[in-house]
Amino acid sequence: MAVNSFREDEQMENGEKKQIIIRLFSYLKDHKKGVLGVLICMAVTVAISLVNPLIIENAIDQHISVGDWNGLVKIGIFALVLNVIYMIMVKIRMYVMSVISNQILLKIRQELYEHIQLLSFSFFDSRPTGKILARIIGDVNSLKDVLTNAVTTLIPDFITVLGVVVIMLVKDWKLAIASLCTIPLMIAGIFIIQRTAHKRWQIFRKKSSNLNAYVHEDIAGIGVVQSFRAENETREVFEELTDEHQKAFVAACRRADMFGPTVDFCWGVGTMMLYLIGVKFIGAPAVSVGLLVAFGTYINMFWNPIMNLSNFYNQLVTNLSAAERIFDILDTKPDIQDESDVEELPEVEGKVEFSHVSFTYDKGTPAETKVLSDVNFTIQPGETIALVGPTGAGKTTIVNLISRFYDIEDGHIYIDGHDLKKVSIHSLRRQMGVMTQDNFIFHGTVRENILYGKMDATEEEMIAAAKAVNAHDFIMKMEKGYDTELKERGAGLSIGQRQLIAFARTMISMPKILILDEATSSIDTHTEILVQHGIEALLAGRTSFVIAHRLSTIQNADRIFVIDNGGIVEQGSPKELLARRGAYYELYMAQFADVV
Ligand SMILES: Nc1ncnc2c1ncn2[C@@H]1O[C@H](COP(=O)(O)OP(=O)(O)OP(=O)(O)O)[C@@H](O)[C@H]1O
Repeated sequence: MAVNSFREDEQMENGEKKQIIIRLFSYLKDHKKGVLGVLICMAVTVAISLVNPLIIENAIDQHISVGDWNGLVKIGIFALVLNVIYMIMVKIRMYVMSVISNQILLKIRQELYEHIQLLSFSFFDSRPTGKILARIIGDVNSLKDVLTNAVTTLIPDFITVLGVVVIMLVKDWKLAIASLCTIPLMIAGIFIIQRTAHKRWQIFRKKSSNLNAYVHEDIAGIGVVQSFRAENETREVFEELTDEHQKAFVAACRRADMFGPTVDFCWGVGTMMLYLIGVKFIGAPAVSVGLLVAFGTYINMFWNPIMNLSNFYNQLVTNLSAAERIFDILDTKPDIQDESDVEELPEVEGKVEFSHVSFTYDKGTPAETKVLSDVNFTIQPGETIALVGPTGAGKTTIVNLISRFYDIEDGHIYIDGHDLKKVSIHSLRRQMGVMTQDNFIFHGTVRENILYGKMDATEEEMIAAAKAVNAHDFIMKMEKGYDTELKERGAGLSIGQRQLIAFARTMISMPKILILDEATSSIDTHTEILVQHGIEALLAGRTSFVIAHRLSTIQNADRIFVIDNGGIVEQGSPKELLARRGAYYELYMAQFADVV
């Protein structure tokens, strides 16, 4: 059962903000040259923008006030050239930075994707697919502007602010202090706002994730929704979730929107103070018109980057929770991992042994409620074992443990005498063929779907595998044979056809141990016979575990294990068990009655 349903907000460790920021920006390290190029462009643009007010001051005080029109033209041309350079530099900077930030997003997304591929079943058990998608797509995307602005805003604007302060202090320290007296007020305001804004953005991201998970689940199960005419109910849930999502957004924005007015207020008061002190208290001739105009420009040049910095900070706070969620997945260790001293499992014969195996999905469950409790059995190479038993008895669990999709709590599982935990997961799963009821078909051609079982197989091997499981004939009847495009999840194919393609995929991988979770779905008699023959071909010569729902498969098994109450309650050949008239006999009779 999913621990995090679409109704539950994801639980996460609250990471240290500073650490997350450092980790996020450390991705820029791989792009040192590009970042340096951007910084050089920025340095030129900052320098030009710092010089501009001085040019204006010079034009007013040295040329316009004395009627020196030639000088004014010269200084005008100089200003024009400088500002054309400024525009070119801005364009280059924007281009390089967007390339860098896109490459970083690509890297983060790849890291995330590759890491998720390694995570254990338990990770996926506890998260709806939609929530995982939200992190790979939405959360990663939202980091783009943060990364871009970190370089184009943070450093240059910081330098601009410092430059402006120094120039102002050098030119007239009294006017400088008057203009900048509201800085402490602004710092205090922003500090208070960001604390609550971050929390609210975290909530917003969780609500987004819930909505994503629900829409994903709803679309995946649209067939069920429509056949049960549950559209109204699903719409209600959707509306409820969008409402929560929207409220969380508004709450976060309401707080985040206070950044701008706080800076605006401080900016306005600072400007007022400049003119009050400059005109009323100091006045001419100590303060010339040019100086006052230059200070007016500098004050804008100070508060503009401060506004940018506060917007950046706001953006950082907004998106920090996205980075947190990405790193949360990257830091999740797979439950099932190779120990440091594992060996490669050699080519196996197929002997499988369970020795005092106990297992539960929720660790620490008392012995009497464990899914499997002290299970023991030995299977010889080539044997076919049918697992039967009531629903929820633990049949799938047993086969999942053989593939080491989960780790057992007590006991040992051996394959050809090798303890499962002492061999590499890759070398184990390479020799196993697992066919679930799902028979997952990927979007792609029939060929690609079959070759998924062995990427380097030849055309002959592929056709031989398809023929062996009776899939070849129906594939050849398809429009483009093996090159026919299949839709996602095999939409457009019958259940039996999907099974046959999945059989061919497993057949081509030539597993030594085969696990077949047989589908219960009914298929037409002709396909049923094809599928049955396909199964027989698959089972021949391999150790096989069949979670059997078809009586015919059970009859061909070497042994049947009846699973119930956390263990094997009965085992033997089909004939022996029928003769014993125990648990299997009862199941058999119940199924037989169903079939008849
Ligand atoms: N991923 C999981 N997380 C938690 N509990 C689980 C999980 N998978 C199965 N269980 C529980 O473990 C028990 C055994 O489940 P299992 O799927 O092995 O039964 P089964 O015999 O294969 O049933 P069926 O015939 O219905 O497929 C059930 O009680 C089930 O609820």
